[in-house]
Amino acid sequence: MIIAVDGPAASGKGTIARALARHYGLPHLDTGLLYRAVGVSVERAGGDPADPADALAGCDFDPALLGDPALKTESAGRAASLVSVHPPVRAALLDRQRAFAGQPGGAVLDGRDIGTVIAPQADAKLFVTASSRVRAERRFHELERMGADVPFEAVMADIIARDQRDAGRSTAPLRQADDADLLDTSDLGIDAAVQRAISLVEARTADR
Ligand SMILES: Nc1ncnc2c1ncn2[C@@H]1O[C@H](COP(=O)(O)OP(=O)(O)OP(=O)(O)O)[C@@H](O)[C@H]1O
Ligand SMILES: Nc1ccn([C@@H]2O[C@H](COP(=O)(O)O)[C@@H](O)[C@H]2O)c(=O)n1
Repeated sequence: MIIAVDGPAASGKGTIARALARHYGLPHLDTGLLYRAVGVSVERAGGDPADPADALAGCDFDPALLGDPALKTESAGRAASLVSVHPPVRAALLDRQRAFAGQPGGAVLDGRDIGTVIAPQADAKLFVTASSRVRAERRFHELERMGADVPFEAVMADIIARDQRDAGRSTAPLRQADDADLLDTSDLGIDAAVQRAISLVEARTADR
């Protein structure tokens, strides 16, 4: 079974994808980490994530980078969203994601274009969202827990800028697939959101 989980930044899609993977005993891939690794690798090489050639060179990153805590920072997220607009970067990361989705038994992948581009054949697709204020609050508290001192207004501005860039790009923009179920977590705690996600997957896969 392939489960595609898409949605905007800090909507809770990673939390839900990990919980679904545990529930169904499937491997999970956070595809945002791949774009974050490209962005960080460009910046560490002194390049500009907005430059197409620099961004493409960053796709040749050391796989060990995927475990680097630096990928979790807001600046890595921003660099990821800058490199991700370049079609050659998306093409360079495509096979790896499709191979993960296509492994025997299936997988859970979360990102922005899983249900639309990476695995349009997925058995269940969730589009996880929440209001921009709720998402900014979640990200703000997450950063606080990590010890980062970032003003709430800056976090909110970053969420809005990321939404606009991710939804506005011409290749594989963030959007709900036509056959995806919408899951708005604005008023749901983690446990309730996960339960709702499992119910939606069950409803989609009941007759398979
Ligand atoms: N339903 C929820 N209620 C409250 N907090 C939540 C909920 N879902 C997730 N969170 C918290 O919000 C933060 C962001 O969640 P998560 O990392 O799952 O989002 P995401 O959409 O994968 O983010 P990104 O793709 O931008 O990395 C985390 O601190 C997580 O624990
Ligand atoms: N399938 C994807 C996943 C991510 N991106 C881009 O990477 C940025 C960081 O993603 P997070 O999920 O870790 O927040 C994101 O803002 C996107 O620009 C993508 O394009 N496609």
